[in-house]
Amino acid sequence: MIEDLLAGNPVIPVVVVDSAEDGRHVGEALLEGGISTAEVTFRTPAAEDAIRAMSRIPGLVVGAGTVINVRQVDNAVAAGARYVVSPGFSADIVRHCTTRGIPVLPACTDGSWIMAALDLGVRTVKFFPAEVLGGASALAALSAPFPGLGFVPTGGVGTANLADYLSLPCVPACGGSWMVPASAIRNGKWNEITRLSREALVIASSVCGNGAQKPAGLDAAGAVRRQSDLRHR
Ligand SMILES: O=C(O)C(=O)C[C@H](O)[C@H](O)COP(=O)(O)O
Repeated sequence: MIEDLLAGNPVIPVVVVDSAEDGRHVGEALLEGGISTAEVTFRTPAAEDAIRAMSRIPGLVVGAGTVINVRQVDNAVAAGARYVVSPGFSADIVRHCTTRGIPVLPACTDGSWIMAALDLGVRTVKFFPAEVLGGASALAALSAPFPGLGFVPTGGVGTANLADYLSLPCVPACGGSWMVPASAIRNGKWNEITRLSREALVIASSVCGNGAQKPAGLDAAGAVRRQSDLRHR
């Protein structure tokens, strides 16, 4: 279930790569920074190859993002993807994933889409594009009529507003590309991805609203430990 993955991963990096080799470097850099999952988007022709290469990295749980039809679901899973994320709500994709036991995170922007998702048994949705839709205050208002439903804000989330979102009780995790900047990939600055990952986990660990206890003596290493604690909850 997608909820199990999110419980252990308060930040979900959205990865756009042009080659399997770049994907492998990104996956290793994320792991080094304490992040043990990566959502590889179907935005480039390299997506499947990257998923295949990254799925071989021990300890990394690879998902597929920007999945917009059931054919991509099947291709992603065949390549090794363990979960599927969509930028919108497709009943076909949700049914396809549910009947095959594939964790799925569809995106919903308003109450109507949320009600359609609830009808299919969805318990957590992506809130995309979060900042454009009004940010954390908009999400707080939207979530009020849907107690128990989880939201994963994505789109415009970064170090400056991550805590605002994770402070909401309805937010188990946030997604975004800020830990994996295109410039870092282009220039092979893999340690920059590691640094940004650690920074994101420090912020996540400092927020208690997502169910995590604030650890004593917070630092980057503490954040990494905290995430692995969460993973084994
Ligand atoms: O590709 C998808 O499936 C999406 O739904 C969109 C991405 O998750 C966001 O575009 C990431 O947003 P940024 O963190 O602002 O770059």
